[in-house]
Amino acid sequence: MAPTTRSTVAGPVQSDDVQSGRVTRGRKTATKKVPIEPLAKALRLQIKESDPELGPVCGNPPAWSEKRPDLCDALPWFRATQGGLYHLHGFCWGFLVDSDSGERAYIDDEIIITRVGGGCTKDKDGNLTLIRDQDFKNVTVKSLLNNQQSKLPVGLVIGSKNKELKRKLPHRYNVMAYFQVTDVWYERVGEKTGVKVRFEKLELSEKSWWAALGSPNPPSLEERDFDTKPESIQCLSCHRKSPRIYNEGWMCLEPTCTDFWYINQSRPDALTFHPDFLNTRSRPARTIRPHHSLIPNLLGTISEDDPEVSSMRIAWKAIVCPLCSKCVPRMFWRGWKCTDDGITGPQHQCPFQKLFNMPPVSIRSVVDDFDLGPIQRALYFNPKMAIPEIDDESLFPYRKLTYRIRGVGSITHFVANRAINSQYGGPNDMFRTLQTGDLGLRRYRLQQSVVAGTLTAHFAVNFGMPYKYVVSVDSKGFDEAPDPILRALGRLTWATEQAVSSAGDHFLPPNELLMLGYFEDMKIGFHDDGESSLGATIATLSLGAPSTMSIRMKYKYYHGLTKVKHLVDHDPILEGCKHEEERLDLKKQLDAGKISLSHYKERLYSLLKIGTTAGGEAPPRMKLELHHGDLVVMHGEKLQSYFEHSVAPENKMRFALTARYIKPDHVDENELHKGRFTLSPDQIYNGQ
Ligand SMILES: O=C(O)CCC(=O)C(=O)O
Ligand SMILES: [Fe+2]
Repeated sequence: MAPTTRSTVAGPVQSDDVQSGRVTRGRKTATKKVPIEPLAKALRLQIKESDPELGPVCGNPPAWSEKRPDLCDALPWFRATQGGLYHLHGFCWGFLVDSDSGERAYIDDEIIITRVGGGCTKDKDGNLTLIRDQDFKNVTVKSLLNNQQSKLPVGLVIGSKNKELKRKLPHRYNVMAYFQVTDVWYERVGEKTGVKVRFEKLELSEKSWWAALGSPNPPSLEERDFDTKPESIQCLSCHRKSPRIYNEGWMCLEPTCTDFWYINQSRPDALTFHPDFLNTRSRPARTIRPHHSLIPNLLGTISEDDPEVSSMRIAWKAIVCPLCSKCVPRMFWRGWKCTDDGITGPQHQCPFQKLFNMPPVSIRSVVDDFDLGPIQRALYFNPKMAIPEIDDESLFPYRKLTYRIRGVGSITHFVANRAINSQYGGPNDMFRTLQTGDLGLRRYRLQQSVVAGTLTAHFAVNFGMPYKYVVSVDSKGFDEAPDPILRALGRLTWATEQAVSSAGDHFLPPNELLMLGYFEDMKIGFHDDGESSLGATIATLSLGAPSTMSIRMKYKYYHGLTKVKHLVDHDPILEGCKHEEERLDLKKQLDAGKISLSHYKERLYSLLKIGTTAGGEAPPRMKLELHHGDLVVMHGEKLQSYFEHSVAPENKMRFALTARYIKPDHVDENELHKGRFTLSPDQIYNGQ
């Protein structure tokens, strides 16, 4: 027999069957009944305010993490890096029980009762307060109702900020088990209507790891009472049935009913859960099964010798360590290492690692052209974007395209071709040899990100002078750099010189090289390379899969306002910015002394504020198609101050080698030697 499911939330996903709340006081069997959670204990848990001595749990979670992004990367059923509930395609797949479980939240070894997110805001003390009524139209509520109706279990995770369990949790995030949704109902919360959910552990024959250390084992399935159910009573006003959930009395739980949330015509004060409601257990049914494994066995599906799989999207997901159950992200080019994640610290000494052999991916497998590249690339320019000056003569066999942004800087694209790429030691050779050695490529955690601990979606390694880009990367001296890195440096030095001298500026040879590596679906998001320690010129060599580089104006220069709606100091009023003409006109009036500074600011503010009501990011000004062997030079400090760029490869396996000049006075004296190098004659490049 399938367990009885109950729901008192009205809505389209509710059929009469599931909302009936039948009291199935069926035939009593002769087996001994063991109370699952004695009432006294249940009540004690509800009333105890704070317990300084948190007791230990009896076991270990089957997966855990100190960082949310690692957890979500490892579990297909909990991919939401924010919020408590992960839903997709109308179902809830994973649920986090952490600090904000709401009033009357309840946890024991098998039952969890918690509020459902949404419609809340944080008050001045950081507590969540409901500001909107919740109903079945809320996607999170709807998804839980769908789970209940479809009998789809939900994976639960408990966070160490949870206050109800009152046990010391081993990690920040701890996977609990699969649970079924048995009840979803409405409560009155202040002046609003909120939604509560009751989860019941699916596998009742196993002791929960979060049970108290030394606590008795749960009763066996044969000994259990599957007959206790809360009483179900029909409302005299709305004729709907609601279960008796609370000790203090029965209430109609239909929020549209005039009797909703009244016990004998009065609003209840303090409420506690009725033991029948807490002690109800669903009879196990073999048809109630989760979609995913609670702990995926990704490693079991991957061979370290498979040349195809090592750089596929699935192979840069996090794994669950088979030794210690930690969620381990793919931090390293060659694979996973359980220690050295930049978080767990020296006390975490798990020796587990899984490294791919990584035979090199051929250029054939990442480039779609019949010929592995054209004789001379034909170029089409989208008229909506900036159109470059084309120079096919001066740097033949390259085509040199220059995009100039007046008063800002220039971007020079050196377009390679088949002949350039197949030269000895050229891009084809570099692409292969860069894959064979372990250059120390790894992913780093972003220093600033919406979700703490987020990793870059690309691998990085730095050679030469130390340089901080979106993250801080250790630098290896050029004396440790392998031949293809120095060859790349030779090409980048040449390209930098060409671009800088045609702009009529002083050339400074690069002394630092950042190499990025991209697997399938990796990218670098919008950023600038405009640190004070950097010179004004940045050159990049692309190898492997083609990619698109997008360049756009930064938000604040495009809108003239920051995201928190402050006027930009010294607005450069760039070509193509929003309200360009009006902004220029106001500036002209200010410069001519026709309006005062405060009047200027006032008028500017009202102009821009209206304009930014739907203020998204600036559209891309340029899109450059970067192919294997191409070089790009960005020149001009203001280009980095006012614009930002992103690069998205189209296929697996791409490298970007970016060389810059780091001002030596910004580098620690002990590290200056790292930037010194001498190229051998065949590492020096002259464009031929
Ligand atoms: O992948 C690329 O081509 C760009 C790399 C980049 O923007 C950087 O290293 O700062
Ligand atoms: Fe960059």
